[in-house]
Amino acid sequence: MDKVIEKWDEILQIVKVEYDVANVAFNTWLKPLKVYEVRDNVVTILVPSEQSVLLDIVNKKYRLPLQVTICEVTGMESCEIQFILPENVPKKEIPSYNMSESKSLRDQRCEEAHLNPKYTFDSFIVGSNNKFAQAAALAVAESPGDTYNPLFIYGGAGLGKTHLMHSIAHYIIDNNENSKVLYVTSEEFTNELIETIRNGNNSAMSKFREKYRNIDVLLVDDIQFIIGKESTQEEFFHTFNSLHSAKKQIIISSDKPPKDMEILEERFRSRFEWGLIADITLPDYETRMAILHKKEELDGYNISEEVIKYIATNIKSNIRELEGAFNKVMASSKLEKKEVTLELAEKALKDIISPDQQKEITPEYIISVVAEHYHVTTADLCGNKRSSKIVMPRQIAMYLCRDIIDTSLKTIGKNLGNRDHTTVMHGIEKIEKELQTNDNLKNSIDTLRKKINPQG
Ligand SMILES: Nc1ncnc2c1ncn2[C@@H]1O[C@H](COP(=O)(O)OP(=O)(O)OP(=O)(O)O)[C@@H](O)[C@H]1O
Repeated sequence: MDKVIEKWDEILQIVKVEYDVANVAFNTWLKPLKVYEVRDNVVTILVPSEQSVLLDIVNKKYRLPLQVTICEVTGMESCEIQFILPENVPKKEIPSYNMSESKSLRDQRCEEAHLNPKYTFDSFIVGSNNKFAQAAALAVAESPGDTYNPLFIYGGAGLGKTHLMHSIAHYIIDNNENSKVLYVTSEEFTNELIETIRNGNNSAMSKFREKYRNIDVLLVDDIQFIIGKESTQEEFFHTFNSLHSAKKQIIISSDKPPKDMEILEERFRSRFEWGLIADITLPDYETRMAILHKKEELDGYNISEEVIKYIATNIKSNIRELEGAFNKVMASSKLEKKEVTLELAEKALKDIISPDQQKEITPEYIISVVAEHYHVTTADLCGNKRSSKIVMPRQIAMYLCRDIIDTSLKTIGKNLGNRDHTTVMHGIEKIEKELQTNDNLKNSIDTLRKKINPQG
């Protein structure tokens, strides 16, 4: 029976070939699976994830292929497959290879570098809109600090700059065992600096400098948000110089090219232009289709081409919105317990796909921007969780709905999971009070305002 364990890699490879599993799907679903035990003819397979939904997907898509292949390869007459999650296995019993892989040194480095595991070159669809940026990114990833320094990636909101930056960082971590990689948004850089300055002692400042100047690859996202922030600009300038002269790689993203960043000081403009500048523009129809197909594959869905085409035809300006529309259709199908049809998609997207495509700032939109900014879901903001990770963004969403579009307390409450208007009032007052003394919060709200209304 140990044959299953012994031949596990071969079994997976056969499933990949026989059932035509694409590389990313293989890497995502099959490769992480481990045989936990084989008893009689029951093969128990560990799905190393905290999400039971992943187990469901693997179960749905790969149970049969695995069953057939296991029998073929091992000569077992029949076998049953049982999938389990690590949480259902006593800790010490988890096979050691799984322990080390699920929290390997690599994962730890990715976590320390603040990377989203989903944003890799593998999951990045290349189209005419980002072909150059992707090639530039890969070139930098292959020889960091060498030729193109800094790499400056620019483009409109939600077009894949962050995804591409994380892909570079992942690649470097995978291929350079010892290099120290750090991704920050310019907002995080600013907040950390504010915190350091508030601590007011030299050792905190030296620590900050040491942290940013002793790394091999620094990625700073949304650099436009430091413009006009004097001390942040100054500090970033010295960080930049120090890294650049030590031939350390710098990667920067922005919504515009340096030449169009109006109040950018000349010393920055010229430095940003030292290396390579690459833009990402709007995706064409084929690229939008490919992105939706990839998402369908990664999320383990199988929906009709008609629906995919409908979404790709109607959402043109932003990939984040494209993905959002896809998620909305899937959520609505689950909620209504109905199959995904064109009719269902049209109904689910009627507020997003407006005839004139005019983007209106709505409470719903503000809530979604705040959720994304704080890496939580809109369901979290609308739900009942009371952890500070959720409560603060929820109150910020309340505050911004009131402040930017003057939404009534009642409507804000309704949009945030039917909360009472007094709860909303309390939330808004809390933020207003906090803003009087908390510079970090001020900076974050300032960034959010610009994200919600770039023209404002
Ligand atoms: N070429 C692509 N292939 C696959 N997914 C993509 C691609 N481009 C963007 N995405 C997805 O679209 C979403 C938005 O992308 P991302 O956050 O990288 O945009 P951005 O340009 O950094 O936006 P912002 O300027 O608002 O920060 C992400 O979920 C990302 O994975």
